[in-house]
Amino acid sequence: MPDDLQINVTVGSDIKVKTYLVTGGAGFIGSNFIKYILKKYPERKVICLDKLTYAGNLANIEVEINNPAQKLSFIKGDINNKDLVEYLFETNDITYIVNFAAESHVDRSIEDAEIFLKTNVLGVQNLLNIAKDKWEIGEREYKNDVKFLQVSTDEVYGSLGKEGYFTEETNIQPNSPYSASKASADMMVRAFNKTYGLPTLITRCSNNYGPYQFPEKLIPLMINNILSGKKLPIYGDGLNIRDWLYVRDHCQAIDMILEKGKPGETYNIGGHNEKTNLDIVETIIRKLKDILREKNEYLKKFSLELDNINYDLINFIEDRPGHDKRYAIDPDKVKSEIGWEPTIKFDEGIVATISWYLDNYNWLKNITSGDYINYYNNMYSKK
Ligand SMILES: Cc1cn([C@H]2C[C@H](O)[C@@H](COP(=O)(O)OP(=O)(O)O[C@H]3O[C@H](CO)[C@@H](O)[C@H](O)[C@H]3O)O2)c(=O)[nH]c1=O
Repeated sequence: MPDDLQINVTVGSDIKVKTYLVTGGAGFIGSNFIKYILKKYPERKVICLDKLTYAGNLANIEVEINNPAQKLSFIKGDINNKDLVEYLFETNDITYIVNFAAESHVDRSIEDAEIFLKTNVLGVQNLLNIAKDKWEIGEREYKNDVKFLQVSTDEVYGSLGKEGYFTEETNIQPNSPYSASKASADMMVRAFNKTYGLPTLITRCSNNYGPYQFPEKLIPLMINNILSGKKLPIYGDGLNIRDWLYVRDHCQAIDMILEKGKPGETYNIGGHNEKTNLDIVETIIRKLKDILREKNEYLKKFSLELDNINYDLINFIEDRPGHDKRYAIDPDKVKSEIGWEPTIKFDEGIVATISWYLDNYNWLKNITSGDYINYYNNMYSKK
C-alpha cells in the first residue's frame, strides 16, 4: 500500500454489494453524505478518501469509523495521488465515485487560487483518468452500474439579476477563482463522457447549511461569532441573495441521482429558499435568542446575555470583489426526471443547525483552533 494510511479496513468481503469511493468524505457535505448512505444502505461499503485539510475533519465521521457494524474505511490521501487512487481501484470493486473533494471557500480563492486549481481541477482530472482506465472493459463500454458523480455548484453559472433562474442549459459564466475552478472541472467531466463514454453525472447545488460546516461560511460563522461575543460581518449592503439547501436534502438528492440519473447529464439541486444575507443573519440572531431563552444553561456556558444578542451586532463591511448578486435554481429537471424535491423547511433547518452548533461547541472550538488538524496529523505521523 502507498504511503498513506488506512484504518478500519472492512472492504474486500465476498458479498457483492455496491461500493462507494467518497472523495472529500471528511468534509461538510461529504461526511453528511457518508452518514446518510450508511444509514440508508447498511449493507453497502463506503471508502472515504480525504486529505484532511483545515476543513476536512476525521471527527465528522469518527462514530461511523468506530462502529464495526458499518462498512466504512478511511484513507488519508489526496485525490491527486495517482498511485493511491489506482491502488483503491485495484483492491476494491468500486461502483460509484462521488467527488466532494474541493477547496470551497470563495474568499480564500480570491486570496490565492493555486490550491483551487490543484485540487478542484487537476485532482478531478486524476480521478477521471483512473476511473476511465480501471472501469473500462472494452472500447467505450463500461459496466452498467458504475458512475462517476462530480459534486459541483450553482456558482458556475455566474450571477442572476432580480428575475429568472439557473437551469441546466444556462451558460457557464463563473466570476470567482473558486467557481472558475469548479466550472473547469465540470468541463473535464463532460469531456470524459463525450470522448470516452465514461458514465458521468454532474450535480450543481445551491448554498448548503447544516451540521459539520466549517465556520468560515456565512451561517456557521455568524453562529460562532455570536457565541464568541464577536461582531457579525456582512459584505456590502447585505442584499445579495443565496438559495439555502439543508445538507441532508442535498445528500438525498445525490443518492437519488446516483440511482436514477442518466449518464452524461447534469442536475441542479436547489433549496427553493431564496434569502438575502441580511435576512439570514437577522434570522440567526432571532432564532438563537429563542433557543437560548429555553436552554438558559447555555447562557452561562457561553457567558452571554440575552439583551446583548441583537441587530446591533451586525457590521456592514467592504464588499467581496466580484460578489455575485443572486443565485436561484429552477427545480424542474431534478423534480420531473429524478422525483426529488427538498423536504426540510428553512425555519426547521436553521433551528436544527443552531442547536447542533450549541450542542457541539467542542467540535467548533477544536476545528477553529486547529486542534483537530494537529490531533489527526499526530495520529498519522505516529502510525
Ligand atoms: C463568509 C461571509 C459571507 N458573506 C456573504 C457572501 C455571500 O453572498 C453569502 C454566502 O457566503 P459563503 O458562505 O462564503 O458562500 P458562497 O460564497 O455563496 O458559496 C457557497 O455556496 C456555493 C453554492 O452556491 C458553494 O459552491 C461554495 O462552496 C460555498 O462556499 O454571504 C458575508 O456577507 N459575510 C461573511 O462573513
